[in-house]
Amino acid sequence: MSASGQSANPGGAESPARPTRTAAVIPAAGRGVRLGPGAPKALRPLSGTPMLVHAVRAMARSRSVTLVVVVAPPDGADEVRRLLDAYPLTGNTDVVVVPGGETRQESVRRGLAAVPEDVAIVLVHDAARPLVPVDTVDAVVAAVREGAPAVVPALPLADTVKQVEPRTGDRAGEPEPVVGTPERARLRAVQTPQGFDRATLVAAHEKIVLEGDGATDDAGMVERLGAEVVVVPGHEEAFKVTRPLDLVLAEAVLARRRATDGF
Ligand SMILES: Nc1ccn([C@@H]2O[C@H](COP(=O)(O)OP(=O)(O)OP(=O)(O)O)[C@@H](O)[C@H]2O)c(=O)n1
Ligand SMILES: C[C@](O)(CO)[C@H](O)COP(=O)(O)O
Repeated sequence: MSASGQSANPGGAESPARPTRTAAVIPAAGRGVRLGPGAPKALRPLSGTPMLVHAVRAMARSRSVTLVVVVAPPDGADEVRRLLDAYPLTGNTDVVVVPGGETRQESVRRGLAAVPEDVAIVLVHDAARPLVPVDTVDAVVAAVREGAPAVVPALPLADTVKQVEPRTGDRAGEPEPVVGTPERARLRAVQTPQGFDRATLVAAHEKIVLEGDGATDDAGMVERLGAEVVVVPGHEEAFKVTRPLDLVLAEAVLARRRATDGF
């Protein structure tokens, strides 16, 4: 992997009139508290290979993506650089590493600042979603290329969702009153990579920082900008490794891929 951030293929796989150089920002600076004690989540092995390496490969597998910006833990950029150097990519995708921040939002903002000006399309992809199939990545990129300023892959929900009034303070731990049941058919569980027209994503992050606000996903910031966000079909294998059981599922998916696809 080159540390230059410059690509031999600046236009990506195709050369349409509209500029489409595409980069992926991978926030990987989280601690993984919900996964339990151990190394930072992105560095934990899945089938012997760090989760982050799976995520970088998932982005590089898309022919559109010519640059990956990995956002490392704040004090861990050198270690992450060395780790990635030990797993060179086979194609022409460059990988740069920058230090992250205290929140996912801040980490993405720092990664975005490292994306060169000539990049027109930016994907933001959690290191914690290492198994996203390339077809999902390509579908997101295609929708941005076709003109959508913000695109999210998402799936319908399997569970009914209740809105509750959370208990806090002295009442924490008591049963929570239900205040509503949103119509499930209109809900979607949102995944990554989320894809953006670069200028829209930059403006969304600037606005949210100025307003001192926060959001749990990047498309949510674009919504607050008033720009259109659209959904394309997500994939079950793009699930987020969050809790210990997710590691079991990830290992099972990889074992099945090895048996059926040979990788
Ligand atoms: N300060 C942070 C926090 C999160 N992330 C990244 O954002 C993605 C999604 O976050 P999540 O799954 O919630 O990861 P963690 O914050 O590590 O998990 P937890 O909340 O359990 O600690 C992950 O790839 C994570 O590394 C990041 O780059 N910088
Ligand atoms: C971006 C995200 O993965 C979309 O589902 C999600 O919002 C990240 O949330 P987390 O609480 O940081 O895991």
